[in-house]
Amino acid sequence: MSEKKCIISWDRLHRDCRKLSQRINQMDRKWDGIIAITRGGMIPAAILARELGIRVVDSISVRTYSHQQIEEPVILNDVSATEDGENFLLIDDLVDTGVTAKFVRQRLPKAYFATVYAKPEGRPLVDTFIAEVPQDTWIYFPWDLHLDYVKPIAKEADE
Ligand SMILES: O=P(O)(O)OC[C@H]1O[C@H](OP(=O)(O)OP(=O)(O)O)[C@H](O)[C@@H]1O
Ligand SMILES: Nc1nc2[nH]cnc2c(=O)[nH]1
Ligand SMILES: [Mg+2]
Repeated sequence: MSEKKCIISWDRLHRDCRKLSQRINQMDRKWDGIIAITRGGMIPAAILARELGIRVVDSISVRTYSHQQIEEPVILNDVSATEDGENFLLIDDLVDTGVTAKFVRQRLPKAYFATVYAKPEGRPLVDTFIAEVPQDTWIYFPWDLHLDYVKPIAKEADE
């Protein structure tokens, strides 16, 4: 389990997904649809679909982690909108070791693969991403979190 944390708020996630949309829009390509890698890719894919005006949204369900422990990736539900991913955007929230990315790329070799965040090990496996996060840091997404009380920094401060 990573010790360092990178906390992503809804606001930041939305901003970074818009940045990703902007970059993809500038490619001036015609996309036949978006494929989200569930579950993490679903919210980024929804934001990209809205920004880019893409209405065909499919998913591939892959599980690689269980309680922050990496396992052998398994397809739980396959994509149906495309055979090889040609002219499709493939979206995930992040790439870490690259195990999921490598596995999904074998299934959809022609897709354009974009993630919002990337750690150094997985970075070479994506076509584009928005922000790099250190390898020893665990990214917490807004759907993993809730607002809570924090103690004041100074011991004497009122609580
Ligand atoms: O580069 P890797 O080391 O393979 O890690 C990246 C993958 O891990 C997380 O998914 P996870 O398997 O936890 O499933 P989830 O999306 O359903 O949360 C994340 O959403 C990526 O898909
Ligand atoms: N939420 C989350 N899932 C992951 N799967 C692999 N690495 C990560 C990470 O840093 N955060
Ligand atoms: Mg995932």
